[in-house]
Amino acid sequence: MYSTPFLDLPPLEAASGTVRLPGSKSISNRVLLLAALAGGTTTVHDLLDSDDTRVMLNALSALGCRIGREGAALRIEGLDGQLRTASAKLFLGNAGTAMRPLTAALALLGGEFELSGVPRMHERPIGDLVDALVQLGCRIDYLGNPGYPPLAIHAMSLDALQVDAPIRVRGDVSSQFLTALLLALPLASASREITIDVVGELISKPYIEITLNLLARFGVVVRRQGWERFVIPAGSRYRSPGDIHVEADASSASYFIALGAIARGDVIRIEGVGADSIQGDIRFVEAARQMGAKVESGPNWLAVSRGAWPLKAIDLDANHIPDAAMTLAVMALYADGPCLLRNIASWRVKETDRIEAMAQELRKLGATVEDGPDFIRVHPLGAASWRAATIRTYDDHRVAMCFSLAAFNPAGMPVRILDPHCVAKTFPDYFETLFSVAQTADVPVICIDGPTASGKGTLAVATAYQLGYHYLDSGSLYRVTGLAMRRAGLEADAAHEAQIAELARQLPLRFIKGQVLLDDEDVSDAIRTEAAGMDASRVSALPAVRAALLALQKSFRRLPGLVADGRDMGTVVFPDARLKVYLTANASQRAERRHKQLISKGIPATLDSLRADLEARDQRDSSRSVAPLKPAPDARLLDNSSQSVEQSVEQVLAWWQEAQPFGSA
Ligand SMILES: O=C(O)C1=C[C@@H](OP(=O)(O)O)[C@@H](O)[C@H](O)C1
Ligand SMILES: C=C(OP(=O)(O)O)C(=O)O
Repeated sequence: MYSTPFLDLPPLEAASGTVRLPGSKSISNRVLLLAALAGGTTTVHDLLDSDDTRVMLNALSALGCRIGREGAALRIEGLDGQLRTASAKLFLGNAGTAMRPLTAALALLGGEFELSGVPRMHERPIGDLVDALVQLGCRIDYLGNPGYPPLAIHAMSLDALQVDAPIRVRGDVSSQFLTALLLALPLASASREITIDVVGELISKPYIEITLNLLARFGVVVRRQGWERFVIPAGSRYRSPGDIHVEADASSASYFIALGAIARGDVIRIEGVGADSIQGDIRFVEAARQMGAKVESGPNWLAVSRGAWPLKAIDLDANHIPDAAMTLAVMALYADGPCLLRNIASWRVKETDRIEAMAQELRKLGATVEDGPDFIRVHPLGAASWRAATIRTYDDHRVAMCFSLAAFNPAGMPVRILDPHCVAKTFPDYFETLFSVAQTADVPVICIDGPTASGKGTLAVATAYQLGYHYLDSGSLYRVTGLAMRRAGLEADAAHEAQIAELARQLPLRFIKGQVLLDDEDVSDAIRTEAAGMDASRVSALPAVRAALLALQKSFRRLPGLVADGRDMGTVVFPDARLKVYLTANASQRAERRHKQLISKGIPATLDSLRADLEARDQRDSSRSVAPLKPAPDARLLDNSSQSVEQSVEQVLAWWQEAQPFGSA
């Protein structure tokens, strides 16, 4: 997951490979609530692990529900309609699938509860659901603005519920109000049939099908008359199905279906969701096909590749796929004419006003966009019209995810996504998954070269962290090779050069969270001694070893980018890097830093000898015949003798910004 302030996507060219997607949010949160309400224990497999499911799980725990792990699965002991807690304050983030269903369930279960969320949740309507519950006799107060969370739910007895007449609920703002009643009312239907009538045209109908499907899995079969009337039979009672599997999220699949349709390359194979899905968003496949995508499917997989190009324009009533349709709005940029998405008024009351947000951000890319109360029309962009843009994401996971597709533009423009962390609502590893299948010839690299103890490592790690880039500590490659050499009983001389090179070629090396792992052993300290430094310097002078390590170093250049520190990153390993920094500090400063570092680790050292060693090493490094230590001709020189780490990082980031074409947010 990226928690950086922004994530820069370089221009992407092609995509191919297989992705396994996380579980469906809509199924996960319904299953969690149903398992908690039911009698018996439910083992949930492949549950989504994200912000939305976490708030639901926390709420259920706070209500006294016992939840535990069973391997990779989650075991939930159902409450069988009996709360173990009479009062609780529940924070539900921005999860509509937690806020709405829990409101209805808790209003019926009896107890004093406060339900709140993030500020945007307090702008998302819930009045139609509260009206329906109040009609039943439930007692609910608005703690902020009438019609919106936060809510106070008061205790009442199930026997006092007025369910003789049909319960009326509006269905034209959100289908989640009807879903909430359908999930809660079986708690009150042991001895009587309960009828729910929908007032107004029901939107997002396929989500009701998910609800009915899962109700049936938990033993409650609801009769549906059109989309206007739903009847919960008398004697209905939740029973755990035992084990239940959550299919992958069909809305999340939309980004990868679109990717297959847009990007050059082989097939994108999506695993975990397919033709047998119970999620309405699987019908995004129809829209993608209409636009020209080639899609094959099996029961739980999809395989997508580019068909018609440019994509074909569409005019679509997207009411049945409100979430996935946002992806179509970005695909429209690659179409052969304007695309119209109609009947999407609900976009305005979701994570943000999505019609407004999509229109604003698409315009930043250069597109002409028309929008109205319930539609958006997006005109395609010719190769010359694309602009590099900084995309605001409005704390809306779908804005972040669908705009990543703009990085495939034919103009080769990068795209900056602000607050990439917002994808955590439903797909925390979205960008990692995208990068696992996306390809580009030009992964950005920042090189930070310089003499020993100049602070390159600290600067490079901090820069990589700020940008969400990978990090290569090339100096440690030599140090690890030196260590491996010592452990193998070899000497750093010409006689052993071939053997050491062979060792280097096969180094089982990983950098994880500031640690250097050799074959899973943390060798971070072992390679930081002065002796190991000397060995590193010696092995790095052996040409065959340098050649062996070159390929290994290049392999660190992966999306979304790399910060590499060393001595020859800009001159030899990544000569095409867009930013090269040559970092120096005077020898006495460097000796002092190294002294502090060693003393803090309990390693004895004297300033004078350190300084003498540094000077000797500088001399050896800059006079060696292969890749001597010197700034690349196009490197920026940074002397950090009198700078704090923060100042150096700021300087490097400022240079990096200068190299980027993004406009302001
Ligand atoms: O019931 C559900 O799981 C959902 C219903 C839809 O909301 P609306 O019914 O408000 O359109 C959808 O947008 C949301 O992401 C999930
Ligand atoms: C509308 C969405 O979420 P919620 O479940 O909070 O309504 C969504 O995920 O696009």
